[in-house]
Amino acid sequence: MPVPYFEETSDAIDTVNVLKGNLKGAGWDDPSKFDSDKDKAKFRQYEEACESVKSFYKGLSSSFIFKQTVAFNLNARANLRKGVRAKMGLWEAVEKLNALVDESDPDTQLSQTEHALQTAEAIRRDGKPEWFQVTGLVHDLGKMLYFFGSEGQWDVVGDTFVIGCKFPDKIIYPETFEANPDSKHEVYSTEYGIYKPNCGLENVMLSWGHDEYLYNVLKHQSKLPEEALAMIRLHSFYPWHREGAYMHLCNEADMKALAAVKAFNPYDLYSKSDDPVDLEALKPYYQGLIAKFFPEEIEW
Ligand SMILES: O[C@H]1[C@H](O)[C@@H](O)[C@H](O)[C@@H](O)[C@H]1O
Ligand SMILES: [Fe+2]
Ligand SMILES: [Fe+2]
Repeated sequence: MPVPYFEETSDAIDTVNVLKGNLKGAGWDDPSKFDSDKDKAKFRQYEEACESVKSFYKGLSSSFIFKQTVAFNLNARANLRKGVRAKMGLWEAVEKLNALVDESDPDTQLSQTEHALQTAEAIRRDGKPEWFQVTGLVHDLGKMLYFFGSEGQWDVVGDTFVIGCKFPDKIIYPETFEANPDSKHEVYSTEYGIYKPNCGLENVMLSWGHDEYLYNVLKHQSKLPEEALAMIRLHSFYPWHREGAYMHLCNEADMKALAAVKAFNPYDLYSKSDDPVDLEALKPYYQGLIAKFFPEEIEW
C-alpha cells in the first residue's frame, strides 16, 4: 500500500483547506471568461482533422481501436502495481514532455510542455485558485507513460471511454469500434456489461492512458482536492462530460465530478490556440506552486 502523502491529521486538514482556497463559494467553478473570444466551432473537428489524427483513431491498424479491451486494461493495471517506474519531481516531468507531440490531437502541434503551461496560464489569468492552476499544469503529465514502456501513443493519449460495456455512439468515429473484439463479446457488448446500474465511475475501468495513469499516481501523493483529481482522471472522457453518455453508470458523486471537469475543460481545450509560452520565465512561479501541493519527488 502506498503511504498517502497527505496524512489525515487535523493539522494536515487545516493546511489542505487553506490550499484548496475555500473550495466552496470561492468562485473556482464560475464559468470561464478567458474563452469568450474563441471560435469554439474550430476545435475538435475530427472529420476535417489531418491524416495523422485520423489514422491514430481509425487507421486500418489503429491499436487505439483494436487493443483497448478488458484483457489489455486488466493487464495494464496489473503492470502499474508491479512497482515504481521512476522517481522524479513534477517540474522535471513538465520539461521532459517537451519531447512529446500528441498524435491524437487535432488542435495542437505544440509539445506537451507548451500545452501544460498554456492550460495553467489560462486558468491563472482567469483568477482561479492555486490548486486549479497547478491542476492545469499537471493534468496531462500522465503522458510520461510514453517514456515508461508504453506500446506507442495509442495507450497513452486520445479520448477515453468505458471498457467492459457497450461502446456508445458518442465516441469519436464510433463505427470503428466494431473492430474491437470486445464489441462482439456476450457480456462486454451489453449496455451495463460487467457493471451494475449507477455503480459510480470510481468503480468503472476507463480506457487505459494518461488520465487513469496519472490519477493513480497522484491520488496518494498530493494535497489536491477531490475536484482536482476528478479533473485529472476524467478530462479526456469527452463521451461523458461533453456528450452525456454513460449516465446509467454514474452516481451522485459523479455529478460533482462532472461539474469540476466541465469547469476545467475550456482551459484545457481552448488554450491550445493561445500564444506559445516562455518556459524559463514561468518556471519559478510554477515550481513554487508544485512545492505547495506535491512532494519533491513523485513515485511514478
Ligand atoms: O485530454 C485530451 C483530449 O482527450 C484530446 O482529445 C486528446 O487528443 C488528448 O490526447 C488528451 O490529452
Ligand atoms: Fe489529456
Ligand atoms: Fe490537456
